[in-house]
Amino acid sequence: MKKYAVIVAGGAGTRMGNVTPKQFLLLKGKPVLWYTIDSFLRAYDDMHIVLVLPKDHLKKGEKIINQLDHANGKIVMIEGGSTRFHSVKAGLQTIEEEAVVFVHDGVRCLISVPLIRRCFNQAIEKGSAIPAVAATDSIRIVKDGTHYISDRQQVRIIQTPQTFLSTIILPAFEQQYDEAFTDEATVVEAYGTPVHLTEGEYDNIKITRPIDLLIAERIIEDRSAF
Ligand SMILES: Nc1ccn([C@@H]2O[C@H](COP(=O)(O)OP(=O)(O)OP(=O)(O)O)[C@@H](O)[C@H]2O)c(=O)n1
Ligand SMILES: C[C@](O)(CO)[C@H](O)COP(=O)(O)O
Repeated sequence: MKKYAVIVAGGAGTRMGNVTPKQFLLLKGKPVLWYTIDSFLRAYDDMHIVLVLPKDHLKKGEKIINQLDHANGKIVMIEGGSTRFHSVKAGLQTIEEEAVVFVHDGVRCLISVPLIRRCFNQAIEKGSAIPAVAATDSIRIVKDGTHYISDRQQVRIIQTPQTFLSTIILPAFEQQYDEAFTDEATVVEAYGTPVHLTEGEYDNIKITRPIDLLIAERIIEDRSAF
């Protein structure tokens, strides 16, 4: 089965508070996005990558691709949209053949090869794979001016790569945008197709705030010590 990874890196990184969008910040001398793309290239030799970037940063993307020594001809770059949904949609519109499609946040740069392969295998078997981990904190719902405890055993934290057969995800993204679409699972479910969770990884963090860069740097150091 063909394999496409739509890596969305079209955001501005407002919560990071840096002029340069977080996907281009350096971790141990390499851009965040370099690590993300490298993992997908290492997962499968026949991986095609659609890299979605902010309009004003296509040059930076090109530079990163040139830093990857096994990227030859496997990556196309396109411009993102005004929301994550629109960036994903732009990426999906480049896919014209049946495939397994991974949609991954460019800023989840600690994604592991085993997780990518687990998502692929489950998508082949069940049609989708949405990585998720159990909550490790107590959870409270804040609503209508009050708050109440929720059973954390019933809570899962959702990650990417959210992985689907193209026949499932492509038609779902033809829907009208809704603010409730925070990820691909919500889009596919709204289209009427149930999605299947798979075990995620606690290391697979999304770089969102400055503290996440420190954590990621430490994990990369630990990994390279082995
Ligand atoms: N219009 C957008 C918005 C987000 N993303 C991407 O979606 C991923 C997850 O989004 P998030 O962490 O929210 O990134 P930003 O939107 O850049 O961050 P912020 O919300 O803090 O501005 C990131 O890789 C981001 O680049 C995108 O491709 N296009
Ligand atoms: C897709 C996602 O990473 C799953 O946890 C998340 O929903 C992205 O949220 P953001 O607000 O765009 O960072």
